[in-house]
Amino acid sequence: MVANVKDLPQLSSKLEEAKRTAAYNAVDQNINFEEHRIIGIGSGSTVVYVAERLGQYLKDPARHEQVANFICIPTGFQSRMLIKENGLQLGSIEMFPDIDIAFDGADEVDENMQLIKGGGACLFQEKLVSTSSKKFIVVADYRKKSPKYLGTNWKQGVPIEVVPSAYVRVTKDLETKLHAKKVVVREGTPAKAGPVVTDNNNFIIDADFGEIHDPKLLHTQIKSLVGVVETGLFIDNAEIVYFGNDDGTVSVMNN
Ligand SMILES: O=C(CO)[C@H](O)[C@H](O)COP(=O)(O)O
Repeated sequence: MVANVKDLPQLSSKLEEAKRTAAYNAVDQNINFEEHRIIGIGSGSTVVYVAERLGQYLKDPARHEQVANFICIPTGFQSRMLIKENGLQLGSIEMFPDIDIAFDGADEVDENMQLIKGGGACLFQEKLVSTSSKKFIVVADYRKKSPKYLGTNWKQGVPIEVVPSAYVRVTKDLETKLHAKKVVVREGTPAKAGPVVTDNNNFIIDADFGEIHDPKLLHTQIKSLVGVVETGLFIDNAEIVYFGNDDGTVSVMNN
């Protein structure tokens, strides 16, 4: 039997416990062991607990056979490692383009469940997996819930994955055509001199637009710039969001 969420050992901080509570509840309440087989696993520090929970079910004799048959589709290098470390079966989106359910974190979630993602620079593969999934579940801690508009809590800007040779052109277009307040090519310092290179060998630009009142329109405008591979605005994609609160409770947002 896997441990009940209420009976878990303490972690190093309330924040870590909030992430774990969100993730464990999301898995427990949404995985259908009989029907689900292809599972998307996102990136970041909260989804770590999604993989951990699935790993616990794998060790549970009552669920072992079903979970051993799950094929987990990663959104990048980190999530590939998470899948392997928890003993789960790794698959690729090329082999399994139709995903039953996917779990991922978010950098900010607004009241309409529109998301900013890409703080960990995995946004293209995250969007590929989440939009290939019948059900996309977001797991996040309390800091990610926006009071109203995207861009309120997440001040770093909208992450945008761009083809490296186009970064100057895209930077100019974001400033002049879309009037971004601040545009920064994400650097890997101190671990790496120069731009962060994504798992797809692209660069990431963070473009600050302040409060985003129409994320759908902004996504379309950014996406139309030559050189943009994908934006970190995830529009009409999430079905349920689990927020772990700092008092140990979970808030659930859904359509
Ligand atoms: O979009 C992401 C990576 O590109 C992450 O899901 C997002 O940054 C949330 O991460 P965390 O769970 O560590 O807060």
